[in-house]
Amino acid sequence: MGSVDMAELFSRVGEELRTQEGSRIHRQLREATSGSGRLAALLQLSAMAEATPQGPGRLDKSRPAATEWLLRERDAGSDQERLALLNLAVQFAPTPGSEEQQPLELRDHGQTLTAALLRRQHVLHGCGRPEDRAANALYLRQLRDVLPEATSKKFERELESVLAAADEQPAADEERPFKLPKIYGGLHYKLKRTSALVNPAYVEGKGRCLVANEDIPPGSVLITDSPYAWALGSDRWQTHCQNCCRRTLAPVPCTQCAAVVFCSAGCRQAAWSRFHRAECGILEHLRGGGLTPMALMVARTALTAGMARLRPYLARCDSYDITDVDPAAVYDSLEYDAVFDQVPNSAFRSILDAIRRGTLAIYLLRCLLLTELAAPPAELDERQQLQLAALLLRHLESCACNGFQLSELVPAEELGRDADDEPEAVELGGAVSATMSLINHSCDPNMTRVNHGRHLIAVTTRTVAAGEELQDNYRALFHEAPRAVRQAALLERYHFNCQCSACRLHWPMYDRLSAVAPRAAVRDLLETGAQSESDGEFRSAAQAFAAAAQLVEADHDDPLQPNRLLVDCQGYLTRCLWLAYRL
Ligand SMILES: C[S@@+](CC[C@H](N)C(=O)[O-])C[C@H]1O[C@@H](n2cnc3c(N)ncnc32)[C@H](O)[C@@H]1O
Repeated sequence: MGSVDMAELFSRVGEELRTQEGSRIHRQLREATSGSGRLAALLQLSAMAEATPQGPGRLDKSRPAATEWLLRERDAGSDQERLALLNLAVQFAPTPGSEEQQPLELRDHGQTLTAALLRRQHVLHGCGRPEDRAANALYLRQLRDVLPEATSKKFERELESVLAAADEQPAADEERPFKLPKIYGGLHYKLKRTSALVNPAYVEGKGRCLVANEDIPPGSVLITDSPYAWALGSDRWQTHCQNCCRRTLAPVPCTQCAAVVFCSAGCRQAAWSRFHRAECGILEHLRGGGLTPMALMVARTALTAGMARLRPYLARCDSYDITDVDPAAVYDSLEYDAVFDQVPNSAFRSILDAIRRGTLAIYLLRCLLLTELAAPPAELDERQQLQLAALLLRHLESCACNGFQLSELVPAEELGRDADDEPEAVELGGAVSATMSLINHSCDPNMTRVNHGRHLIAVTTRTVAAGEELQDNYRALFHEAPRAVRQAALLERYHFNCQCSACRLHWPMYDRLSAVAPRAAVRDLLETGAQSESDGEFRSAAQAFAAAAQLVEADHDDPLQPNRLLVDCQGYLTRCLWLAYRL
């Protein structure tokens, strides 16, 4: 239900640039040295008139639509499908505050939202899902009073245990807290949610980074960051909370639009005041036409900041002047300055990149002008609108080389595979998390990154020596892909030539690494780790694998030449950390 088909629009822009009149604009575009210059060139194209939101910006709730989903549930082939359809019924059912008014207070048997919610509890109960968590929903207590009179006895009995469980639970009208792991080495005094054992630094050719100020053992949690903005892929909007990004078994819909759900009234309120109030009326424009979660993330960055915060940055929209780190500055991912300072690599981008992101920035600007962002008294003149578009362009660029993927582990059987197979990390969306973005890449990383809901956790996977840079992996591990493939991917996506040890010294891939026999103590630790992992004790497993990695490192003659055993230990540790912190 896209209002603008972006793929179509890009090809129209391309066609126009190839015409005689377009070639003048093309030259201006090539010669422009700033984002706003490129946007000014693009705005001369007549195709740019199409980069304008069309049609309704909000997906409206309606009783007939909700009833339709409810009826379709009867023919569903599996519980999974059933729950998805019921989620849609809940989402589309009018809720208090919307035009059709107060459905939970309507006590008639045909009441759609009530029916959908009750049916949902019933299905959850029937398929043995953790319905106590589902029961922990704000509306369940209210449902007790509005049980349809004609509910069957059997259904009522089944519901009894669910309702009893609800009585045991605190009401989920507050945000479910995140159980984030403890940061190793105490908290940094100026890097928020980061360990005191790392400091920001600047390295010529790589930019800013984080450096250890003492030896840090494997398995140490160094950052538990909160993102500034985040977005789910639209295929998750029925199943995951827009605020905490966790799967919700008991969706609490937005009271205004039929597009999104939350897992509690608390999450709904938090998202409403942070970004959803402003975006609710334009979400269909942002979802439409193949816009990625990245575009939504950029829109949410601007909406979260608000015009008062953005205004001083309008004049700086084209400049990136970071050449060092300020030792006195406080660095907080929840502050807009940190997001603004993320490296956009604008100078290294191709003309095609400029056209695509520029067109998108113009479209996003026009969507945002329909929101409270630019409503009086924040009105913007033409020059300021161009600057705001350039700011959005900068964020579209910086998101592409700083944004993080959010994912969740999905049991193999839910993916239609054998129940004994390993769970798989499935992409949910993305997050803008500026402290985490200070970490550079290496094809031989010394840490891994895990998301817990929308939060991002950095944990070491081998010893990070004092003075050593903390290094993540942007999905190019030296033992998994040849150097040329890794370098090409990093250059294309993140605009740098990787200079890590594995690249400089042409380290071989896994099969050609030396295979050293583990000594008895390492063997014991690997066995203990494997046993804990199969018992589901992922944190204990991670501890054992971290200790094994440390012993292997201690046995190692040359720390710059990892062997297969060290690679294996890091691999096991990474997997267990994923399992331990994602749950
Ligand atoms: C997530 S940011 C890392 C922080 C960044 N250095 C800064 O100053 O904000 C990613 C960008 O850092 C730079 N970078 C990261 N790893 C690098 C490496 N191994 N070699 C050179 N540049 C690197 C590239 O510009 C890349 O697009």
